[in-house]
Amino acid sequence: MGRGGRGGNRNRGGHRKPFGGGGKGKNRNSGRDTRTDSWNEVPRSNDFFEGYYRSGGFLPEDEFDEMWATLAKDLPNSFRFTGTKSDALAVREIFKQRYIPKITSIKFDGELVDPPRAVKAFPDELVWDMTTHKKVIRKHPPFAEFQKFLVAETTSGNVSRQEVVSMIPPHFLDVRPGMVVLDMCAAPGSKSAQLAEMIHGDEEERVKKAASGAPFDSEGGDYNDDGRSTGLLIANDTDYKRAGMLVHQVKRLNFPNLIVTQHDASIFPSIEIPSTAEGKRQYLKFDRILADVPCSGDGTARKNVNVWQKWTPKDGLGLHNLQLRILFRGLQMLKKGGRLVYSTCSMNPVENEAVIQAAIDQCGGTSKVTLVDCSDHLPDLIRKPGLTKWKIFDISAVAGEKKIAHNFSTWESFDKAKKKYDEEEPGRTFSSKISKDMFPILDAPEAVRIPLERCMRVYPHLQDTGGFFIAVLEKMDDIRIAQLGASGSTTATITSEKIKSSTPMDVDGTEDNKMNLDPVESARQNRSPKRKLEGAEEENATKRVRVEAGDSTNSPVDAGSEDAKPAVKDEEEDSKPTVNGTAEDADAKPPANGSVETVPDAKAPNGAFANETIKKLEPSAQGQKEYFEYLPADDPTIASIFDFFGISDRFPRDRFLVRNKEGLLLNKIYYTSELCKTVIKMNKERGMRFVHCGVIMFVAHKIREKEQLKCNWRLQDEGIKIVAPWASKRIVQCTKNETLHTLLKQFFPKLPREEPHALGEVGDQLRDLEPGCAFMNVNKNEEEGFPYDMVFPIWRHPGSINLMTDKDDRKAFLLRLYNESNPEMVNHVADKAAAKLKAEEAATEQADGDEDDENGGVKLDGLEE
Ligand SMILES: C[S@@+](CC[C@H](N)C(=O)[O-])C[C@H]1O[C@@H](n2cnc3c(N)ncnc32)[C@H](O)[C@@H]1O
Repeated sequence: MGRGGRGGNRNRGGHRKPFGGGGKGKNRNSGRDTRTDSWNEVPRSNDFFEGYYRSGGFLPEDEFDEMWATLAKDLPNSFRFTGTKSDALAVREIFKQRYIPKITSIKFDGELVDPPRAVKAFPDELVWDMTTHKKVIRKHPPFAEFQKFLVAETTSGNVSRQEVVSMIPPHFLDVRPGMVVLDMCAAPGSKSAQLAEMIHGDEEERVKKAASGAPFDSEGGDYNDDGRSTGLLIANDTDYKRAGMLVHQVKRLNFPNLIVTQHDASIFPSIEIPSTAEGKRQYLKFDRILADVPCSGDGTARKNVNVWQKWTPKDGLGLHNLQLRILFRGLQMLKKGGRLVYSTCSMNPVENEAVIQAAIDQCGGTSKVTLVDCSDHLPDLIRKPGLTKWKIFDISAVAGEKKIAHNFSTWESFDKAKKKYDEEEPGRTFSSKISKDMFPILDAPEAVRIPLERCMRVYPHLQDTGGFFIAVLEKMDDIRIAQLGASGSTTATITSEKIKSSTPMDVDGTEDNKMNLDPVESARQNRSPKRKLEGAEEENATKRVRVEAGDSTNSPVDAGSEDAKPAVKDEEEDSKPTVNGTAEDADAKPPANGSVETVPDAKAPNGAFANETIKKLEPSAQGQKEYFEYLPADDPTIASIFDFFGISDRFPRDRFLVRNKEGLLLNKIYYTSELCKTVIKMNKERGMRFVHCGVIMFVAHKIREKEQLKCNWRLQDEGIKIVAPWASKRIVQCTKNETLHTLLKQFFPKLPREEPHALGEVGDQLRDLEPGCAFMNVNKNEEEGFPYDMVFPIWRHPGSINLMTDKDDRKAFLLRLYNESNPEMVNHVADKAAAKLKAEEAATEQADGDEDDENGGVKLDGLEE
């Protein structure tokens, strides 16, 4: 159970302020809280928004005041140290030792600012927040160094600037290395990054052990693939543009066990995997699923001005059905015994407890799907239990007249009230989205009661965060889910009775009972009547998405006249308003300050589609097709690269792919895990939209002396860590702090064969090496200022050497390891080196005749990629 009741006075700001105020909070400790007037011009008040939450029985009244006051304040800044454990801990230490003391002494407006604080709810001090406003950090000169550090580490992927509450759901998924995980609604990808880290686990350590031949307990971890993670993360988002953001975010992780797809999660296609020994087709089931669904986002009011301006109950009501269908699909694809976390950044029960209740109920109750009691997990996270009772809020309207807010406790009270209004005031419109399954089941016998109190509600005042909802579900048994209402959510009231009477559909992913979106495959399968039925269901589901999404973003609600007062009615069984008086007009009282909320014509709630977006999802507008062509295991180029670097035969040769239609070895070679390969190969022609997979491992080196090279493929920063433990040739050690410093600051420093050089031990080792790429290892050595193991690709040219590390990463290293005061100088040095090389290349091309490559020109390695 949650930690209800303990959150009373946890708000560090602890500040109550009238609505519409500026949101500047009281100082945390005695420091200066610089949360500023970022969007003070927008009043942080909305009568309907407040009216619903105040009257909905969410919190005791005085605690509600505290919660609401916190919601009107700016959100603290927060960030997370990411990546492998050793990198993340090392960067965290640098932050603690170098930047915290400096920040603690900074004054703003004559007062010391609040120091950053490790957020207690999360382990290992990897999550931090600070009340100093982003703008102040960006613009106030004393913060300049810290700002540089944050930017550099964010760019290089060691820091994720993520809201604290958004970090919670992955922690409840209990992901372990080797697991197969789906993130159904993943963009922009901050939670996918967390999940990917969890699937990696301590992979670096495992691989080192496996590669070195050191003994290890294969029972104690993911050792089936020589220590490499055998797990898989599929990160999905339906929106093409947002899927692009997702790719950008996860690319930095260099995670070969990750696939990004672009599908509507509510009809996510079944993924084919190799058939059973008996020849029966099989479909992938997931150990863990995250359904961080599109929601109204009213828990984000501290950072999202739209919430105050545009909140309407229509958002939550319009999204409930899509959320439910996404959750259903997730439960279908979950393994028996698997875990699914459902989350939203909304506080509205219609998007939260109501969805969970409906899903469990319609799956056949708690013997099929159960809510996990997580009270022992993340004990420092202050939370409240899920609601077991709630009201459905709606605003009815008559064109040109005042709007009325209604609270309905039961479906019957809604039904009755609506009929009454239909008779007495036929022009008054209610939301067409309200359905029976949105209401709490109030009278269930204890044996079959769904323990909704096990859901978790994180309110803003509990630990100075945004609002969030999390539910952890476990699949106890295979489930049968009936077809959802076929005509869209208007009639999609799904009851247990309906389920029982409808045709059961076993969706266990076996050959006879799967969902399949591949048009070719479907056509083949639709020859059998049963498959036809399922195919039709898929089609309907797709249509429904379009209809509903369009509806939900274009709620035709009349705003009423500006000076009319809103009324709130609590519509009980007998339709008598009990809270706000008896006569609608005369007695109903406004929830708060009495102004009228103007409901916009069209808006897209947080993460939900707008009509425009739907259009973008039509196949013709998907953008260009991405290609993933695996190379044969005996590819001669791969063989020559392996030979050049002495890569062990234990490193798989059949997991390399190229990204062009013809499968040609042009420019880049990507590496993926075995399971990614299986999934991509078996499903890319089945209509699945794969948008990203693979880590760049080798890149063709465009360089003049190509002819003299044994191997013109170079190692790449992205993939070097994966292959390094398996290499035995062309390895140099950098052991001196100053040598690394020089190599990071300079591009192409001279390394003549005979004359003296200034490149220390690395120059000595590389001097006699034939041209081409090499590994440069830097082992952890605190005394030398190397806080963790590093490995860089380095190129031996005939007369110089060069780290094959791009400008941004060099800057990040210079700041991180050397506290370089002006890492930007790298840009200047890089530009100069680029210009020089370009001039040399141009001269050579003129002499040799123009040489073209597939990039349409010569690339300046190490500078551009
Ligand atoms: C709350 S956001 C997800 C945030 C994300 N989990 C993260 O942590 O970065 C919801 C996402 O759902 C996506 N979405 C909306 N409808 C969807 C659908 N039917 N299927 C899959 N994704 C959907 C939106 O594009 C949006 O990116």
